[in-house]
Amino acid sequence: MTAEAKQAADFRPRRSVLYMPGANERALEKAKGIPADALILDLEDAVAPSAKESARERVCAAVVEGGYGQRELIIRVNGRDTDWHADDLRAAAKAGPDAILVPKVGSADEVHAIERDLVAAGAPEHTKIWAMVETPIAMLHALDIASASPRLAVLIMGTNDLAKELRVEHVPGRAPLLTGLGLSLLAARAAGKVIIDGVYNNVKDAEGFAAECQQGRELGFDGKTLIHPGQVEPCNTAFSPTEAQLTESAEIVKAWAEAEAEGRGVVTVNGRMIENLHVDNARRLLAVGEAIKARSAS
Ligand SMILES: CC(C)(COP(=O)(O)OP(=O)(O)OC[C@H]1O[C@@H](n2cnc3c(N)ncnc32)[C@H](O)[C@@H]1OP(=O)(O)O)[C@@H](O)C(=O)NCCC(=O)NCCSC(=O)C[C@H](O)C(=O)O
Ligand SMILES: [Mg+2]
Repeated sequence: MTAEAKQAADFRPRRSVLYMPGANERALEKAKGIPADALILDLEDAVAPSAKESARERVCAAVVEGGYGQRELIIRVNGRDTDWHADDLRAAAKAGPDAILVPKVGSADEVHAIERDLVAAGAPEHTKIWAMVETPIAMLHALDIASASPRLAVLIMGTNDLAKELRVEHVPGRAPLLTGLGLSLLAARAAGKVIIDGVYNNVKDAEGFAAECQQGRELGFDGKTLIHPGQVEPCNTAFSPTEAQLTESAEIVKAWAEAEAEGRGVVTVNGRMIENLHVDNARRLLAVGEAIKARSAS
């Protein structure tokens, strides 16, 4: 992989990851014009049992046909404990999306089994595994799951299932879910993986949604999963570095280069102490900003 390709892969924007019901042909078409970074074409919760087979065909055909531009395409298959899973996985592997998302992954062994099944189904190498972490056992095995395979690229929080399993309520600030969110984040970062926050169910509550995006960003998530096109733009804004952050990051990198040239290991910018670690973070923010700019220009 060239240095440019590695940089593009490392900083690929995944701010907004929109679920779309796989049975909804109109939504699949509409998504070609929605500015989401990634689209999850869903065969699981958003599809009624009677529509599972037709949704599978429709989603796989949409992936093969393409037309989604830079948007990453992910197929969410039904869980491993369902009768649809094996057929979903085989069909999705053949369609070759950017990733296959598997619900309710609870152990490293499951990741290994998914990987074996993908290889057996002839999935192309570019098709990664994304895992939903949404059960108490997944929270407790999060590091094993995140580090099970280099093919596993992204963890997705399933906060509805997690809330159900924990028997907790959805409340502003998400206090009952913070332990699970934190464990999953720690695991993803320790394993060097991307992690995306769960969905906000009330599509009419813009204020509550904005607050939850801000919380997700502050906690360290790379982006948020979404259920409605109206959530995409505010989410992109929430998970993009601000102009002020980019300006300050550039100042930090410049001040650091000057300090290094003078043999100093510490410097201040806007009154704050800057050390090597702050410079690393400033460089990361600038790279994220560049990747977003490149995405907007394409
Ligand atoms: C939530 C919805 C059911 C709301 O639907 P509706 O009231 O019909 O929305 P609108 O009338 O405002 O829709 C306006 C237009 O936008 C299109 N649309 C709506 N949603 C999507 C979408 N997700 N992707 C693409 N396009 C979408 C409509 O078709 C309208 O188009 P037009 O007719 O041309 O005007 C609905 O938004 C919806 O179904 N959302 C997705 C639900 C879903 O995927 N759920 C499963 C994933 S969430 C999950 O599983 C969580 C996780 O596992 C966990 O445990 O937490
Ligand atoms: Mg779920």
